[in-house]
Amino acid sequence: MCGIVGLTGHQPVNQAIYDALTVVQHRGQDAAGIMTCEGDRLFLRKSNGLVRDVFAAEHMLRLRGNMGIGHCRYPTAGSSSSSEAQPLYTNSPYGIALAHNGNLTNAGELRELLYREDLRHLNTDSDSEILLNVFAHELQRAGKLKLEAGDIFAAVSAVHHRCRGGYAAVALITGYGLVAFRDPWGIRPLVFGVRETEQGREYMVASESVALSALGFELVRDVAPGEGIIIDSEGQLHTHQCAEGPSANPCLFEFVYFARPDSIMDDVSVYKARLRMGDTLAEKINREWPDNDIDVVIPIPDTSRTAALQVAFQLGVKYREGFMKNRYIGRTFIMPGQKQRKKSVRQKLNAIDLEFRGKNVLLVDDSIVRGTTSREIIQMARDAGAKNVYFASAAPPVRYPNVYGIDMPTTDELIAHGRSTEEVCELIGADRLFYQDLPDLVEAVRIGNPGLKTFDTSVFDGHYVTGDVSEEYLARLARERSDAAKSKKDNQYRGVIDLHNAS
Ligand SMILES: O=P(O)(O)OC[C@H]1O[C@H](OP(=O)(O)OP(=O)(O)O)[C@H](O)[C@@H]1O
Ligand SMILES: NC(=O)CC[C@H](N)C(=O)O
Ligand SMILES: [Mg+2]
Repeated sequence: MCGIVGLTGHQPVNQAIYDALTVVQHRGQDAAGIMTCEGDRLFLRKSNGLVRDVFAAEHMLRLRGNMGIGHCRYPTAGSSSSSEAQPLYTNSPYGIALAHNGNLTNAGELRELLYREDLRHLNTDSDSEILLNVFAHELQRAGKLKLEAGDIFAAVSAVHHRCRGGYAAVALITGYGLVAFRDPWGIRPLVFGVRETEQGREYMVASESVALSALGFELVRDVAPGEGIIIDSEGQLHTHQCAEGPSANPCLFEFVYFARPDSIMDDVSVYKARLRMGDTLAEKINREWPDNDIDVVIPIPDTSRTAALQVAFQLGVKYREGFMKNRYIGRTFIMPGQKQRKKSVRQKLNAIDLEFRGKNVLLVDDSIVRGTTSREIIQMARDAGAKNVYFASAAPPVRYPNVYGIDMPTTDELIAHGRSTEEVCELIGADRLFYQDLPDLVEAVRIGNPGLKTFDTSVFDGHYVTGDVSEEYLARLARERSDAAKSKKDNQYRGVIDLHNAS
């Protein structure tokens, strides 16, 4: 679930983009990159690692210009090679750089067409390189030396015609400006904001509003599903609906886990949505187990804290931070391999025994996906002396793969796939397990913006809003994205020819 940012200002943007990337770091920990533009030159630095590790002072100095884009990556396609870190670049036409959050579901077909009909070369297996080249090819059709906003919007419309899946993108076109667009289903989030300075107005586009507020930008609004926005080199904003029949289907998992609680997405406060998830989860526990013997509610840091607080409040029991989180370990779910994920849970969380000893504890997490965290944590609670360990998930059972930008490609790895709540409860070693009901989760988010009618609920109910996800596609995805296939690919691409990239 990568993080993307784009900025145009009246002074160098390198530091501001860096700062914004640190704010969306929770969306992707594998690689980071910044591309800036000064005149007709683009400057790039990207590599594997966290934002703080990728950019040294000498790299920052070379990232010149008042306009730029940035990306932090959590791979969902291709390999983890640094050559697939973003932004990606193509020289023709004009010189274009692009950063993408999401995943294309028709990447295979587009790859073939780009090669056979559009005569474009792809140097990686990244679907984002495909998106970039489709956009570039459609811009080329304008056949103009001097682009106008209408030409760019026409290219974005053509991207919508050709591409399927989830995509929120920011791009730079040398000599023209910054472009951003969002898929017509509105699956992936994208917002833009403005900051007034003495030299004039500055614009910023980002995956999450928290990046805007951290940099002193005021949130203007979400980029609408299917909409394109341009900030030209004169600093003028142009917006246009580029899709026919767009609809909003924001990814529910953003609200459950991915987004930071202090973000506003599609006009919904993620924080408030998580509080409401806690309310309905507590209602369910009270309904199913009115005479429960829960002594204490303990969250599994970090993400579940907001919902857990409300569960405790509604159940009328104590809320205690029984697990301490090592602040230097990132998110485990978005780590690339199961071995690393498993090891990191114990490195990341440690129990405070006195909160567990002799007690009936209710552990609350935002979700149970592979069951890596819950299994380890329940054992840790028992080791710390808990009498009974109950578990509650603020999300319903995750039973289906994600194809729109979350690396959950196979049903095999999902602990709840084909299993009842009782079976999952036994597998994770809990004494009792409660899952949020899907209608309650939808409502917890929707109350924030009643205008939202539908959501991407695919991981919970197997319904894919783009309507193109076949059994065959899912089988191929599972083969290509297994841990073994990924590590084979990573080795194969280690030495790939890359753009000149300051090291
Ligand atoms: O069932 P699993 O496959 O373990 O996945 C679910 C867990 O992973 C996430 O935590 P993560 O450590 O990524 O991040 P957090 O610190 O934001 O909670 C999520 O919050 C759950 O705790
Ligand atoms: N999580 C994402 O948004 C991934 C973007 C893109 N599909 C990649 O793998 O780089
Ligand atoms: Mg967690």
